[in-house]
Amino acid sequence: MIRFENFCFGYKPGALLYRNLQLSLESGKIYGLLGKNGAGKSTLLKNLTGLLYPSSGQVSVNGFNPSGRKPSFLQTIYFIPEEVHVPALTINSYVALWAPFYPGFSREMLDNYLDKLDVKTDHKLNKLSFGQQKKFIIAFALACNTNVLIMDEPTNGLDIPSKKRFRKLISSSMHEDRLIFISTHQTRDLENLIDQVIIVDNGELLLNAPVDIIGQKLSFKIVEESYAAQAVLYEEENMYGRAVVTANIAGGESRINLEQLFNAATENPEMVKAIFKN
Ligand SMILES: Nc1ncnc2c1ncn2[C@@H]1O[C@H](COP(=O)(O)OP(=O)(O)OP(=O)(O)O)[C@@H](O)[C@H]1O
Repeated sequence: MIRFENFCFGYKPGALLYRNLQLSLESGKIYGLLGKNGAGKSTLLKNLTGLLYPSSGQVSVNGFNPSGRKPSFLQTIYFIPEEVHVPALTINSYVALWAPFYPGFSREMLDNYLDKLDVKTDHKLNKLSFGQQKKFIIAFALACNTNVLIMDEPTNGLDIPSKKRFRKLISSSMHEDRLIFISTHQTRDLENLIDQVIIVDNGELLLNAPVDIIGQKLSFKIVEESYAAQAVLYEEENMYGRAVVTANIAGGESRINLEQLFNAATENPEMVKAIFKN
């Protein structure tokens, strides 16, 4: 449903951020996109929505070339940028203006999501707090029922109960024809939500793997101080002791820690790539 083929992109001629990226994302899955600041996450998402165009190569979403920005394409995709801007309109006026662009929009679903996310509905949108505005846009995006939903840092500005409700809403709104792509630094907000992890660094794909495969290939464990049995991809001292990430040679499925996975992939990219090569 989303394909990048030999995708190259640069903001300036001669300085490519992405070089020959190959990436395929399928419906029925929630993907988590991780990367350091400036790694190119937002750039990738904007290329999916036709807000930026590839320097060379192809991007295809739902069979469309996003750069055409055709209405028939735009009605199949919803993009929530990191910074949301809402007009001085009531919810009813906003719906009257924007919902007609999305044939699958459901007012009943919107009201249900607004209720679940605890968004005040009796104010003009620009009078809501930043977190409330963000929650309104999340509720609206879900109610549009597009089969591709792309979110850049959706949990920024959400309070702790809202983050939990956000996770619940996203998983309950998932179905086999929908693809959700979430970019974030808030790895805890993605835990138990995503099906597949994508890590980008220096315009390159470091990892693209389903969480169950990651748990089979890598081991996340607490070890003795003297542990030296295996090469360690990442380690940290935390409240439980010496936490390490290693190749999983014991078999079984390890419970993954996204933050430690990200650190392992960015600190030891070659070793992680070698483990996931096959
Ligand atoms: N409009 C622009 N013009 C020129 N360079 C840009 C532009 N937007 C982003 N960049 C550069 O492209 C690189 C990738 O930026 P991008 O915003 O995609 O990163 P990101 O991974 O989303 O970062 P963050 O986690 O900080 O949001 C950065 O080096 C950034 O400075």
